[in-house]
Amino acid sequence: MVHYQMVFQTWWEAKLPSLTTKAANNRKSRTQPIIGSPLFPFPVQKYGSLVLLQFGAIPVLIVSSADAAREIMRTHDLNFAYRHAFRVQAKLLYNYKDLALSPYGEFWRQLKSIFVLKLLSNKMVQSFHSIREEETSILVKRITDHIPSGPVNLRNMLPEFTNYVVCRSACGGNYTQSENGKKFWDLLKEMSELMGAVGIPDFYPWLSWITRVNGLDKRVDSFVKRMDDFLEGMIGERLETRKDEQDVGEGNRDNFLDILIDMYKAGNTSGVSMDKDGIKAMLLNVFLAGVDSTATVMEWVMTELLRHPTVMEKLQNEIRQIVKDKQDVKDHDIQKMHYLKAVMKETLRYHPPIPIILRRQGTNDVKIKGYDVKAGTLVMINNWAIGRDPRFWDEPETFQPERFFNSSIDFKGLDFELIPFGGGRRGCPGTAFSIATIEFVLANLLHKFNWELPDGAQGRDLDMTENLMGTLHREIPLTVVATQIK
Ligand code: HEM
Repeated sequence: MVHYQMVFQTWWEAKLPSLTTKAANNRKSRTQPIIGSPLFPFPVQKYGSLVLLQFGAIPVLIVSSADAAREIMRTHDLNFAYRHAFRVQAKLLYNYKDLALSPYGEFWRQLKSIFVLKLLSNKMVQSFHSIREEETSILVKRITDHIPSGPVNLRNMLPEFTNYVVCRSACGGNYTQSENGKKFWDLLKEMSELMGAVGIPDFYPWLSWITRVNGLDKRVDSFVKRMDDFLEGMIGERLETRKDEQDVGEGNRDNFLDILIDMYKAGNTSGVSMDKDGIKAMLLNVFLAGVDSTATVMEWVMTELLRHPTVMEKLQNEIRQIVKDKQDVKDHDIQKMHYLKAVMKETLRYHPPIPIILRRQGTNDVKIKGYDVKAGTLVMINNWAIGRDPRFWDEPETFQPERFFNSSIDFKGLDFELIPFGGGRRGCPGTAFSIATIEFVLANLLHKFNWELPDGAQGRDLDMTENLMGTLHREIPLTVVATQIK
């Protein structure tokens, strides 16, 4: 029986958001797992899997069970296909010209089909294998060069790696290690911080003067101008130097920017109205959604492998048996690595980088699990709690990749017990891209190096505190000792 509690609280009365959770550390002492989430510490056992809060003017429904998520993302998917955008986010993303924030409708459908069919199609993801290979070699070299000077800080290296992979796929080769690349990276980091700015006017629109007085509006406006100047320069330069589509051949573009510029130049004849702001918003979507989330998963996988040496050994054995005496792991080797795939699923279950998925209900009132939910309700799907729900997962607090053997459960958005990439119409279009990147680099890192914690520390001593800053990552960066395999 699902309990449905009406908890009316004002925004500041709610215990929100305690951005850092020490819950993971306390877990050891618990006999009964308590499911809350880093953002919403409402144990399911106490409050039920549907909790309704009132944040100022906005009713907010927190959903913490696979059953209810299924009703939202499948049964009523059309009604919940709206994304809630906070004011700062909308400003930063060209007022809904991007895919992630654009309201559900014809324009969103066009953008989604560009993402799914053109930018991130399976063919495109495969075609990026040379980027994955080259950037992985650079990362391996950086780690190798670093070995004599001591432990490696993966928090520094992994996001830089994913940024380069995303950057080359999105913009072509010029924006990685160059001066412009560095400038873009700094701008993106600043933007990620600003994306988390949720102000009182988001919940109390009549208090919109507050962000004028406290300087937030000014900071955001100045940032928007700097980012826009940068992107304008990038597009202008590409327009001058690029070859026309007929010269490279239709379908032969190797990066998102050129594909988007082709659409912009084709005008409405391509069936999509893409203007320059649309190009910029789409590019920003790719960076904001793709870089940090992908690096966060890699850091969690390495953390869990260090905490579970037998899992690490089993995975390294699998990789080394498949690769044999070849120098490098290749894309086609990955398909044979079943244990690696189980480790990926288990990590995404236990550490979803986006622990809360934001949706907004459309114009109809609906019933979820028999309870009335009013039009316009902001829905937060508590993906983190769903992945640890003891009603579905045996020993949910144990990291156990073997649970996925002989199980058809996958993270592609059809099994609502495991939704790190969301599901339904608004599900993540970057799943294949990020999985291909993570599996490839991990297989190589585990093939080429052995890994330990510094100073003889044991995996069980690792501090597992989580911190939500854009994505849910380790509070303390993971520092490791790498030893190269001869
Ligand atoms: C491990 C990596 C990633 C994770 C965990 C992740 C997770 C998610 C989640 C949970 C959503 C919301 C889905 C929903 O509402 O049902 C989402 C949406 C989205 N993701 Fe990802 N993502 C990842 C990588 C990427 C990458 C690499 C890209 C692009 C290159 C990307 C682009 C997007 C976009 C554009 C949306 C909005 C889709 C829409 O509103 O229709 N993501 N992602």
